[in-house]
Amino acid sequence: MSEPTRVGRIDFVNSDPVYHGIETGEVEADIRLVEGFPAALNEMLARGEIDIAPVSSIEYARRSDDYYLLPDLSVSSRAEVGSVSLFSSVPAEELDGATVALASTSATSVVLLKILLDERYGVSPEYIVREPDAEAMLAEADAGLVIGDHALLAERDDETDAHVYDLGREWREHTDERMVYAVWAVRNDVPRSEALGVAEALQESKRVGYEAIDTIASDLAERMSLDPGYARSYLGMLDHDLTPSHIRGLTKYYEKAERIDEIETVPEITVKK
Ligand SMILES: C=C(O[C@@H]1C=C(C(=O)O)C=C[C@H]1O)C(=O)O
Repeated sequence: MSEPTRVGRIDFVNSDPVYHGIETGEVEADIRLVEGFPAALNEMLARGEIDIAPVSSIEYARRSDDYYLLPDLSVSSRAEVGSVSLFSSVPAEELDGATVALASTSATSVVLLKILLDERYGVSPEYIVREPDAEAMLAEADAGLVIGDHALLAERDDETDAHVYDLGREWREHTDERMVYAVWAVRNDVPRSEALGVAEALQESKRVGYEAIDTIASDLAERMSLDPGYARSYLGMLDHDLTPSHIRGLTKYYEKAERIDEIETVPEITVKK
């Protein structure tokens, strides 16, 4: 018998809808889920420790010769995202020469922030990388970027008068496009039929997840002590598709990332069905 495919699972609630059917057992798949924060999954896929993973979309641009993408899967937002947040003790316009802490868990949002601070706010701070703890970041730096559950919890607990910037909303206002934070990548050496079997299971799992979205929201509200209405609206800000409009937003992001030298070239986006 062959070994189950090793599939990454972002350890944030932003991915609950995609894995719901698999995790409840409603969808069967010959896979082993490996959980991690995005930056860790990026590394694990590159090192061959897992076969398929939701990687930071910037990571795909950096390794597009070695990877291809699974269809109809992403972590994206149309505008406001709720969980990619810059907490800043001063307005963003005043961050020139200031110190900005970047969460070690992130890759896409780090580059997104650099693009926005450069193009939208015209500032160039010093960047440092830190554990994803907004309070500790603000104690050491002028601003801090956190993502995922750490951002949701930081907003829930925030009692400071920090300026909070939602980077999904900032991106929408800046470009009029969606933001694609993560895509499901496969290493080229993984057999195509195996990857497509996993893609089908994930898509079915996502379909089941969206049918159960109210249940997922109430579980989330309970687990993270969030207001139930907010938990539901948070899940509604996210989407997990990869349509031509997502590809257009992603391409715009890559063009801007290339302009600030975060990637060498804008990659061809290869989705295999
Ligand atoms: C929407 C989010 O997008 C995330 C941000 C990522 C990044 O910055 O590299 C990667 C995957 C996503 O989990 C979030 O963190 O909530």
